[in-house]
Amino acid sequence: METPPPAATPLSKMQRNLSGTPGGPKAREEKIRVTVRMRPLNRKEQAMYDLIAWDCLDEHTIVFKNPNQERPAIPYTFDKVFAPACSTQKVYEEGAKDVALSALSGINATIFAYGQTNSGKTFTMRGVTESAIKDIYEYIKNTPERDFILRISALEIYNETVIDLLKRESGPLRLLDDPEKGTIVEKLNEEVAKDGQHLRHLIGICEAQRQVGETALNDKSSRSHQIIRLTVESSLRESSGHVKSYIASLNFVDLAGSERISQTNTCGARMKEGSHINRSLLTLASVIRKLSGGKRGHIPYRDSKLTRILQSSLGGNARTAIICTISPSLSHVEQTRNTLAFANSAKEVINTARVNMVVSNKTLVRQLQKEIARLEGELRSPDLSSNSCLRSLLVEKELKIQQMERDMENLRRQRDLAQSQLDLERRSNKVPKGSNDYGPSSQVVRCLSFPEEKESAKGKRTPERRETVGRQAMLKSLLASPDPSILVGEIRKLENRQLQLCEDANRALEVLHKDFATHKLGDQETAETMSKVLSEIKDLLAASYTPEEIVTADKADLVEKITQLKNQGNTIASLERKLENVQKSIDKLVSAFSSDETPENKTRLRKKKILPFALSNSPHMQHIIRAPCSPLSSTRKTMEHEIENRAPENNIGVTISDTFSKLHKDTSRKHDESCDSILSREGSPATRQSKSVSVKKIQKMFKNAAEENIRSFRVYVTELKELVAKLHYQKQLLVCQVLELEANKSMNEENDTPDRSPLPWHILFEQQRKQIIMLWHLCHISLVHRTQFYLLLGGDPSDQIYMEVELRRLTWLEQHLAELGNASPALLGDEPASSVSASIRALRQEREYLAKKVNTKLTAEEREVLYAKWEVPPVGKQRRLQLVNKLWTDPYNMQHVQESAEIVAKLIDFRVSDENGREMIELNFSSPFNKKSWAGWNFISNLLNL
Ligand SMILES: Nc1ncnc2c1ncn2[C@@H]1O[C@H](COP(=O)(O)OP(=O)(O)OP(=O)(O)O)[C@@H](O)[C@H]1O
Repeated sequence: METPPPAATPLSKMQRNLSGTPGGPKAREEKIRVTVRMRPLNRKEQAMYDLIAWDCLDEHTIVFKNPNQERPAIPYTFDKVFAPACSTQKVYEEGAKDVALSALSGINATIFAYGQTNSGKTFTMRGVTESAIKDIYEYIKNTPERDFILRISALEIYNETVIDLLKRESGPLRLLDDPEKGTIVEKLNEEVAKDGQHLRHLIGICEAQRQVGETALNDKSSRSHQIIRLTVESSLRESSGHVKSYIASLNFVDLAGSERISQTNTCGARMKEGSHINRSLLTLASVIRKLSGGKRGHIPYRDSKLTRILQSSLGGNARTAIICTISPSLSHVEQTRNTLAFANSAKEVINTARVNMVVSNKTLVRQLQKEIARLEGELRSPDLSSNSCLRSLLVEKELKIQQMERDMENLRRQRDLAQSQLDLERRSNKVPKGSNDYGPSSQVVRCLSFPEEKESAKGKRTPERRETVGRQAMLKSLLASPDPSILVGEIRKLENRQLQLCEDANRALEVLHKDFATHKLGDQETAETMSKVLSEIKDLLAASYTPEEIVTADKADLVEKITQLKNQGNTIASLERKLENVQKSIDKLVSAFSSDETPENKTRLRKKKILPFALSNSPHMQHIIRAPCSPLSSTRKTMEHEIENRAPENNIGVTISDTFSKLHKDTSRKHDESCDSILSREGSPATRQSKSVSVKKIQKMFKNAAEENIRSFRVYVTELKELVAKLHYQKQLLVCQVLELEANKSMNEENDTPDRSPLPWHILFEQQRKQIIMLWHLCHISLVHRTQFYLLLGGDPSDQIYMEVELRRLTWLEQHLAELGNASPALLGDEPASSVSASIRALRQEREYLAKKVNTKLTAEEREVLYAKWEVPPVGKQRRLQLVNKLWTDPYNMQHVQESAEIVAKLIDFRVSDENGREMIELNFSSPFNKKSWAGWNFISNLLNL
């Protein structure tokens, strides 16, 4: 690419190339070019015998002529100083030409004139624009290998209103912020210039349209800031085989002049114009001052339309030249000093000019092909020093591939083993010939098997975790095994755990119930709910208790077992519903407590204060104080005893009881201490006043303790719910396995063909999707990820690979989290494993984030419909968060899932687009609305080495 002819003057004092993208445009830092032009004394000034107050010492320096000669004046230096005799052509050549012609090589450029009114800005800018147009067309003529398109637009800023100078009838125009282009003027008319003459004609129109008025200083004073913008687009002709196209804007800015009302003798409209002009010039000066100070704090670009529009030219990516025009006269010396001070600041401002290159797709492909060829060449090259990094990467990848091959081999061996076991079984059961040659369904094994890489972590296992790991190893071998009797045994164990869980829940509820009954907490309805739930759980316990052991696993047994399991699923679901009810009751209680500060309550409290003795002497006092402090006093011992005697294999039960007991202990300790101190104070001789205060404190403490109990129970109920969900999921997987084996068996009996036909895709898709949804829930996966995945993958055959990958990742992750300390936060004790807690935290943050979006993304009407549908109370705090907290919480309910996904999609502006959606799922695990990745899912991707 040829560059425009260089300017005759040297470039600004400081220039530095910045490295750009390889093969891409370079960025260059350079200071704004600042020149000063002094006009001759005009007729009026001459007539008044005004004196010339400034001396141009040389081409770069100007100094105030000091008539007193007491102190030498400080000279000002600039890129150029043009004395009154200098022609405008010289000013252009040496002050603006190279900046103007940058636009031809794709760099945005701005030339503007700054100075007091009547100092010669318009006079100078007209000449500069004319010369630049001449040069541009000259350049176009001398560059036949390129095609050029020139477009022109023009605006004025008059009294802070933007007007289109080519289409005045459009009225005031708005400024918009574009993330790529910066500030743009909405609906600004743009005309293509056919040639130089046409362009000059259009500029003539703009000038004629501009606001001009008469002041004492200037007959034709510009009352607005004018910006003429030429957009130059150029590309090499097809035949040349070159690749680049450029696009750049060249702005000619003629500012209105700063003025002193005393000197311009303005009033009325002129005065108003003057104040607008001065205000925007003040903002321009303050932007320049801040930029020149090198401080990158707040730059007040937005304080005026002028600075907003010129933002990219002031410390941005354009090349900029400022011509400061001054009057030589002594009567304007203060104004000239201001202009020179502005010029002094402006010369320190640094821009980072960039080439705006437009590359066509065809060109891009060609460039990429070249880049690939170059990289391939580097790889082949024996010179290790130049590409050692690439080589080591290659070696690393190769090692990974080898490891994966070994893993595959291992899996193949496992499959063969399973197959031979199945053969053995078939032979022993005398299965007819031609039966299924395969082991357990590949998709079930795939869902339930574990990657080999976990082997490496085995050495680090602690004795406490040995049992969990042992169980998982057992489960692993079990899943590879086709023997249904083992599966049934495993299911039996799950049932036992479920039973224990029910017992735990029952005990907790009893305690809660007692507390509520004893201290009359909550309303009648809550008390009824509690006793109802209690009796239902008792029924549940009785119903699920099946004493006899299943030892055989023949077909009849299996069918019966599966039916039983399905029923169990229902009971689990009903247990969940009941827990949900308990949760609701607790929520009600909490809200009742939090609204305790009602005026009525306050009055009640006041009344109580009047009768302190009656209350403190009450026989229930001790009980009232102690009860909230030790909610489990009646049942705690029994529970502890039971926990101690429980079989060690029941780790889930132990952990839950531990948590529960711990919760209780913490509460108990804290409040026992406070209560003791209060009681001792009660016993000491005290005034009526102090007793009244104590009672108030006791009441407050009682309330706090009760609230804490309720909170503890709420946590506990949540934990129970999670555990139930987890057990249910494990059971589902096992049921799946059993069903699969069963189906295989019956198929083998009926069918003599050796080939096993796979499940139709739509059925398999539904199954996999359900599993994925459950795993998302268990692993606390980001709601945005769930939504995108759910909405993007609708069951198309091409979705298969994404489903499999997701399922595999999540299965592995779930197991990994379980190994770390179980996926449920309830089971983690005081210090949850960082991965789990990070995921939960991230999910909570994500919900908070989404809640903030509710008001902006949904109309008031839509919100109200949703609040009603999702049972968010009409009055209450944080309704948005309440709504979002209900989304994606029920992995069993497909309608809930669908509706949750739709709401989240709306909140994040997500629309299903086939073009890049899948890549997003495949490659992007960070939240699209936040560049900071989610701790939870990001951690997951780290775990998976993605
Ligand atoms: N270098 C110069 N040589 C000769 N005449 C000049 C020169 N500069 C300006 N003038 C004359 O001075 C007068 C004022 O110039 P001009 O209108 O360009 O000032 P301005 O700074 O644009 O004023 P305003 O801010 O009020 O619009 C004009 O008559 C113009 O012809």
